[in-house]
Amino acid sequence: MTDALFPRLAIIGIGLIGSSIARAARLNGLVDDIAISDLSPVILKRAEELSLGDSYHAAAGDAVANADLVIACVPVGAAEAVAEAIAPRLKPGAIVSDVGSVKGSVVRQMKPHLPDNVQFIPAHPVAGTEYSGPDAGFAELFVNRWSIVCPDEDTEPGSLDRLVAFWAGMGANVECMSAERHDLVLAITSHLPHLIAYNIVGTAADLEKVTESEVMKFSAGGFRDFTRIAASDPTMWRDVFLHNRDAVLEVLGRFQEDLFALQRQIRWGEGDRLYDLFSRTRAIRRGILTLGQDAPEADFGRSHKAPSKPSSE
Ligand SMILES: NC(=O)C1=CN([C@@H]2O[C@H](COP(=O)(O)OP(=O)(O)OC[C@H]3O[C@@H](n4cnc5c(N)ncnc54)[C@H](O)[C@@H]3O)[C@@H](O)[C@H]2O)C=CC1
Ligand SMILES: O=C(O)C(=O)Cc1ccc(O)cc1
Repeated sequence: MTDALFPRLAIIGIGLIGSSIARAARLNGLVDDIAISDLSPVILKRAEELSLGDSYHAAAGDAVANADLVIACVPVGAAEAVAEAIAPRLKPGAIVSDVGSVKGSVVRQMKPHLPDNVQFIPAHPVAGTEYSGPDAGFAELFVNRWSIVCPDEDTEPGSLDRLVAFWAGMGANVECMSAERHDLVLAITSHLPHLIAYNIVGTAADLEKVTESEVMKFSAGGFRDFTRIAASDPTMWRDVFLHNRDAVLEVLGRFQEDLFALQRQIRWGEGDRLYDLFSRTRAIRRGILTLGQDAPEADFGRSHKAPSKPSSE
């Protein structure tokens, strides 16, 4: 017998998030044994060099055999491939979860492939950095950050409690909501800000020709925060936008309307209206800081030091 919450954990995809879970689950005594799989032989070998797990498997199916908790930590566009690969080898009673930044699409991709004798409960730690790969992960990534868990009508309360305890055991604050609600909330709080960052850095890069490199040279202010976000993993973010298309287009439409309003206010010298908006947004920022879920610097999330060995950037 063991005291661990989940005796055997299988992690499919050992990048930033997968490796952070491996480190945090071990550090906090939540698991006894960690089986790791990754599509990339280079990444799998690196995970072994870093001693992130107890066994390493080229085939995801081999990693999940006998696992009590399986977490897919892959780009959301790879969720279906993972479900197909693991489905025949899952242990009856196992909990299958994920960490994808989009939830509705992951449910649609994975759930139909999984047998009825496992519990599929998607999750999303709202914690990360602009870096990727197993060198970039760290055990404290989830401490005092939100992790959103998305149960549905098939979720057994006991299984939900164990998954919530797992995230809480890694230091996260856990909230449950539907996959649909998750996708709308994250579209405005995370996906749209990333899209804006990608766009503004792209626009600035184009303007370099006009400004003779002065945009990049003087990028110490707000623009610098955007460049951090815009350095995020291209595969991951391509998948986020393709898989949360409807919610992102919905909030993007609202954003464009508000931007047009600002354009008019500047054109017509409506300083009072600009001042009102900027006062409201300042109060929102101060409210976020009071909630204690953000770093005091002016970025969208948390800066973290570059990994000593960039892996999949
Ligand atoms: N990077 C971040 O800040 C955050 C990312 N997420 C989500 O976590 C997931 C993983 O993101 P990261 O760890 O940042 O990415 P990453 O790029 O660091 O790691 C992903 C790993 O998955 C592997 N992989 C890809 N397809 C696979 C497949 N079919 N089978 C097995 N392995 C496969 C890749 O080789 C790579 O090692 C994504 O769904 C992302 O949306 C969630 C919260 C924060
Ligand atoms: O690095 C940042 O600022 C982030 O916003 C990290 C992040 C990226 C994707 C997520 O789904 C959650 C968190």
